[in-house]
Amino acid sequence: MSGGEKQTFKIRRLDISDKTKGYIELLSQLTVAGSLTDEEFDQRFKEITSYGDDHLICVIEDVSSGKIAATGSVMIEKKFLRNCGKAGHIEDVVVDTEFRGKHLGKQVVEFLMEHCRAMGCYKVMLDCSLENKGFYEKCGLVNKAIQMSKYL
Ligand SMILES: CC(=O)SCCNC(=O)CCNC(=O)[C@H](O)C(C)(C)COP(=O)(O)OP(=O)(O)OC[C@H]1O[C@@H](n2cnc3c(N)ncnc32)[C@H](O)[C@@H]1OP(=O)(O)O
Repeated sequence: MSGGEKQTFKIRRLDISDKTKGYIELLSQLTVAGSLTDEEFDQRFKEITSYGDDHLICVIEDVSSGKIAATGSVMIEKKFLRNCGKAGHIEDVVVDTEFRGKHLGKQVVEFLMEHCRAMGCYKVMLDCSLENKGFYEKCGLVNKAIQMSKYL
């Protein structure tokens, strides 16, 4: 971007056309995304879309370049506990290295938490590395437990 040009960012839901805007390359900055074909992407997009508001993927687009600058997702878990309560699980938050430090990560997390609030969730949770603890604290979360996992 040339000097003086103002960056404008737009936050919205993932669109099927975002594969051509660097969405998969952005996910690769988080972990292995794999080399998805267009068919595989379209199929998974349709599957996720069929869950409606129970699975939301949000992106922030840099409007001037048309590049996806940040993303994150949330899944709504429906419980029997807490009088059939709901809980939100935030996953896959990543900001392109070019755009870090501009509060885009925080905007993504706030957007996802607002969705959880609107869906009637009583809590939002996520797993993260110790490195990112400070970031999520800035987003208003607090450390509650340890993560346990097993790769299958
Ligand atoms: C549930 C999950 O998905 S965990 C995976 C998290 N993602 C990754 O690790 C991928 C690689 N990292 C990234 O993509 C980014 O560095 C992110 C998402 C962690 C942060 O995104 P950014 O847009 O750079 O952060 P943002 O600018 O919104 O920071 C918000 C605040 O947190 C602070 N902050 C950002 N990162 C960190 C950190 N690692 N530790 C402590 N504070 C931090 C910022 O200084 C800022 O503070 P301020 O409000 O006082 O100015």
